[in-house]
Amino acid sequence: MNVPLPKYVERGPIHDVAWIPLKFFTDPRGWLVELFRNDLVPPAFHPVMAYVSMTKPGVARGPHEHVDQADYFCFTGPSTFRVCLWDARKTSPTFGQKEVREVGEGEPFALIVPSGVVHGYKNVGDKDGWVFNAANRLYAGWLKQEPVDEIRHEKDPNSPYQID
Ligand SMILES: Cc1cn([C@H]2C[C@H](O)[C@@H](COP(=O)(O)OP(=O)(O)O[C@H]3O[C@H](C)C(=O)[C@H](O)[C@H]3O)O2)c(=O)[nH]c1=O
Repeated sequence: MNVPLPKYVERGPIHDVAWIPLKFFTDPRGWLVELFRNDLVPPAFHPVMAYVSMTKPGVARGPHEHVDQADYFCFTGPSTFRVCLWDARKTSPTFGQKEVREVGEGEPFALIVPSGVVHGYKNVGDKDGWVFNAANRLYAGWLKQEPVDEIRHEKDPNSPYQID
């Protein structure tokens, strides 16, 4: 990454993957958590769109990879997600490495996933789980008129990328 990041931002094992701890500010009214800040995320990963998805308990999404897009996931709960990452970039210093981490409720983190890093997650909790994503490319391009930048490994039964 081309900007210095604070020490509390946790880097990979996978090159250019970053985990940003999210802090909940709780008071009698409830809580507030910052999801994204320009000063914490290198400009190449600044988002152009955002969405939130709900995944049922025991269900996985992915593994996918993007050719050009980077994802900026936030796991804030509800529920806990097991996140699996594989470095599929042949020119990367960490090509072939895998990382698995459980985040979400009780362990809230944002996660930068660069293009070429295969990623997927499973709701390993017992309730409907939410994941926020702020990607640095528009899904299906401007006004959804372009092909989706996504290689969907979950459709390949012989894929080396399996979410356990
Ligand atoms: C991502 C996206 C999807 N959609 C529509 C397309 C489908 O009709 C529906 C579900 O999308 P999809 O099947 O692509 O979602 P997943 O395969 O579960 O992918 C999700 O989980 C994996 C792990 C990820 O990395 C994706 O970013 C994340 O969205 O929402 C949109 O309209 N806009 C969007 O930005």
